[in-house]
Amino acid sequence: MSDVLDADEIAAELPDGWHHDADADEIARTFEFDSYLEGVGFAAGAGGLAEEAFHHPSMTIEWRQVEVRLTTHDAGGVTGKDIDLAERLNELAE
Ligand SMILES: C[C@H](O)[C@H](O)[C@H]1CNC2=NC(N)=NC(=O)C2=N1
Repeated sequence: MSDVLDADEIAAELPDGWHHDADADEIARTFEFDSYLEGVGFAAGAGGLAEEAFHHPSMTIEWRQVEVRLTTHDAGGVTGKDIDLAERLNELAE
């Protein structure tokens, strides 16, 4: 079981571009792209990383942007699993 991080720990570990939605108990980032299909491709790649980690984000694909939201349902809050996947998603988007 992963340990839930408190707000200070989340703030200290948040990868670039991500913010802590304390009300939703999630971390989130909206990735922006030059085209809708680039966003779709990113989401597909993110799905692959999610399956690899067996840790799955919520993703909303919109015009030239994808909002990604992460929390660890099994733990009831944000854990290191969310931070780790967020970092990998940042690398994917580079
Ligand atoms: C049974 C449970 O759903 C699985 O262990 C995995 C699947 N993907 C998951 N994804 C996320 N975001 N949180 C989880 O707790 C989680 N659990």
